[in-house]
Amino acid sequence: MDYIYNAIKDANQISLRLDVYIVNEESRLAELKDYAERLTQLQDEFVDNKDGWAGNPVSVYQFTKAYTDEWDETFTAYQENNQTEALEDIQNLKKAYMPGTEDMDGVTDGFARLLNTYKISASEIANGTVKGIYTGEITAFECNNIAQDFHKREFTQLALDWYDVAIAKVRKEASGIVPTSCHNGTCPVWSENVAEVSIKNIEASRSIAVELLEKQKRNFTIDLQALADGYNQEEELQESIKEEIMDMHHDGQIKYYGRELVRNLHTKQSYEQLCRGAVEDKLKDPSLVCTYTNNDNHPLLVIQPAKMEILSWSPYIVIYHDILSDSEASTLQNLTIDHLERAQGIPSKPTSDDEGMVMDSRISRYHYVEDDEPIVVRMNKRIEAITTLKSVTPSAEILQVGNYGMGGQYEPHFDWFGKEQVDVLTEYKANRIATMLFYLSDVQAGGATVFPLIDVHIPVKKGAAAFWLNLDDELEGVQNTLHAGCPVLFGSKWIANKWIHTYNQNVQCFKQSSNENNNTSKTVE
Ligand SMILES: O=C(O)CCC(=O)C(=O)O
Ligand SMILES: [Fe+2]
Repeated sequence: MDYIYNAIKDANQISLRLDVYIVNEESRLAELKDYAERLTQLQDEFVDNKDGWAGNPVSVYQFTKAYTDEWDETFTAYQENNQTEALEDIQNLKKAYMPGTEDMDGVTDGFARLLNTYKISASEIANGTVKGIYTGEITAFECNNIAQDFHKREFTQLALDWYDVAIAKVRKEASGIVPTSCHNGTCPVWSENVAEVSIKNIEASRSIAVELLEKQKRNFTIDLQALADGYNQEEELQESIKEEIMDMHHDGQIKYYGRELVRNLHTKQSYEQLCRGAVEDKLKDPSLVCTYTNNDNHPLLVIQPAKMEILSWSPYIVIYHDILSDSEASTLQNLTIDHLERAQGIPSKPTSDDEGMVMDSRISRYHYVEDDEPIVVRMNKRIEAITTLKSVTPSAEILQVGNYGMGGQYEPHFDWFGKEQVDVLTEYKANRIATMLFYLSDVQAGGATVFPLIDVHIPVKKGAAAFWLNLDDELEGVQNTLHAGCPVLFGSKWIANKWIHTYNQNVQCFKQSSNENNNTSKTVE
């Protein structure tokens, strides 16, 4: 999905080359056509003037010439100009830069994720809007394609919804109501018969999907157990999620089974609810305020103190507003855009050669920027000024810049390492005491960072940074720091992560100074 921004440039190259290929191919064929016409003409002359023609030396010459030299010339030229290489080039370009089948699967999954998370109905999209943003009405044919793709990926309930919309659309289009997007384009004109045949075909696929859904329902307990086994959390949480879902199943409250069930369980309902921003603003703790901090007159903060919004005291979560300028955000994007790689997650029980693995739960691309890059030098100084924590290696990890495209997300996870991970993965056996998450872009919709266990919701705001403590006083990981990056509905989300470690840090000094800030900071009106 995020490949799309680069792919658009290459797509233009490919379509230009394809145009040239077609023009050449048409002229190659035109020459063959001229020759074929000449043969027909000779044949006609022969039929019209049978005996005279055969005795006419000029005709005999023409006939013989046409089937010998002219034949050879025409076919040699036709075969020589065959453009096999040009076609191969175009196909290689496509292979190198354009989406492949696995991307189509990824797009289908991302699309399903958006529809489920943001509760967007099939008919809403089919009629051309998503959350009030115009996306263009789509045809019955396209609705059926979407249904088929969801079906293939076993998003069965979604497939059913889309088959229904496709059938309704065929009826509409057959009665002469074509989508607005079709007025100038090429869209199907349905005769009643064609419409009936199409509806029958769609209904046939639909009934296969109905059977699949029944089968998925029967497999419910097995899916649930498999999910619980793979769940990367404390035993207690697994059990509670399982029980909650089991009750919902018995009460007939579950709409999605199979892959959709697994996803909905895994992300837990509160995550998605928070993503929708549907959680009522809880009665806020009156001590949670907006303040400025200059961190005890730190030289970098005297003239421009950091604008700080406290979201939670325990775990400690704050937002620093306007901590990066637009040009700094662009610099980080420009430094990484050509090097982004698909993000990897780290398994909960890693082995020493586990570098990480591509996971469905983390759909984004990322690249690291070294500590000696001037912009990072500035950022690290700023982080240290604000938090008192050292932000260069080996007290912290190097800056990770990440990008999420449509449907891109990072499902609930902890930034701190579990015991087994600390031992295997970190050089100094140090854990991530704090996270500073910079937002390098705005997004039109979606993409918020959420803490589902404590109902904290941080919208993506260019130039701001979220900062939180991952460990408690005993340097143990805090469960309530479970957090997620919601799926991006519209736009492209850019972030930068600075993970600060316990190694060579005066943690107590940090704690003290954040408490002093709390006492001395002034409230912003
Ligand atoms: O994208 C987000 O909002 C969260 C990212 C995150 O949690 C991470 O990269 O560890
Ligand atoms: Fe995270």
